[in-house]
Amino acid sequence: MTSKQKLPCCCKGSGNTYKIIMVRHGESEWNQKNLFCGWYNADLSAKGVQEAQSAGKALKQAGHKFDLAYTSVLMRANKTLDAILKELGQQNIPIQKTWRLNERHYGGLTGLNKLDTVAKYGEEQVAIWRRSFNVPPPAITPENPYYDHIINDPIYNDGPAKNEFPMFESLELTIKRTLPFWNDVIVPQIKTGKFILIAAHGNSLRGLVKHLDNMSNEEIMQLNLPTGIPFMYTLNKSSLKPVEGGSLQFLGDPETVRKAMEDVANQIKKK
Ligand SMILES: O=C(O)[C@@H](COP(=O)(O)O)OP(=O)(O)O
Repeated sequence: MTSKQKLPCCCKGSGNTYKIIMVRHGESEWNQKNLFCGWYNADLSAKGVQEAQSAGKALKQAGHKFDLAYTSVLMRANKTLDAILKELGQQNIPIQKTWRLNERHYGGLTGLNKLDTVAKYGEEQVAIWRRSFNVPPPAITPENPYYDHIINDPIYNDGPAKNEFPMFESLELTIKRTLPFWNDVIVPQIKTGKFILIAAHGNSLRGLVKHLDNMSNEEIMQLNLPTGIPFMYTLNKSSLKPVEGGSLQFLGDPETVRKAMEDVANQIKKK
């Protein structure tokens, strides 16, 4: 996205609506290498840093001023949020980090190249692992080179507890730990009129989108979120559900967004 593109106008919401903006982090080093990442704490790639800065510039151009931000405990989302707030000159707003907004845990696929995985298990199986609602990937085992690193990472010192630490997650399981945070923490803040930015991940955000838009288990399979392109929801104040036209309003040129979504879907297709 360039700072010249037309963006929806700024406002926290008005009258009968609230607004909230979400963004998937900029491209990570593991996205760039086409590796399943999940709970591994990969850094942003140089392109990802640029995407985050561009997102910040676009939000600034649209005049958005946030009161509060939420992010996961993973640095790709944290650094994206920091870059956006820096562009906005809003580094002083409160930020809450939670493992509940983490990417889904990719289990035994963590660290595998997506195309190598297709070569081994077939495209249909990999598509099911990536996008089905309730079929989880295989569990991560101690033989996985990233097992120890993930389970002992100090970013998880504040949770989840060792006895509930996931070894894999489907989208359904991801939603089961993300939605309570949305309902119990984020929604009460939205209701006080705070304008919120969430910087998170492809699948933790797909879970929120599924909930907000009442998408079926089949419909959500088709949604691929691009890196570093913010999107806004305009919510009805009483239902906290999107008003007509208020879903998934990307702050970017529609053709660029369409192409970026297609590229995510095509990560398991041979070039
Ligand atoms: O874990 C990962 O590899 C990607 C998503 O991969 P797909 O589900 O799109 O394969 O998560 P993110 O880059 O948003 O943190």
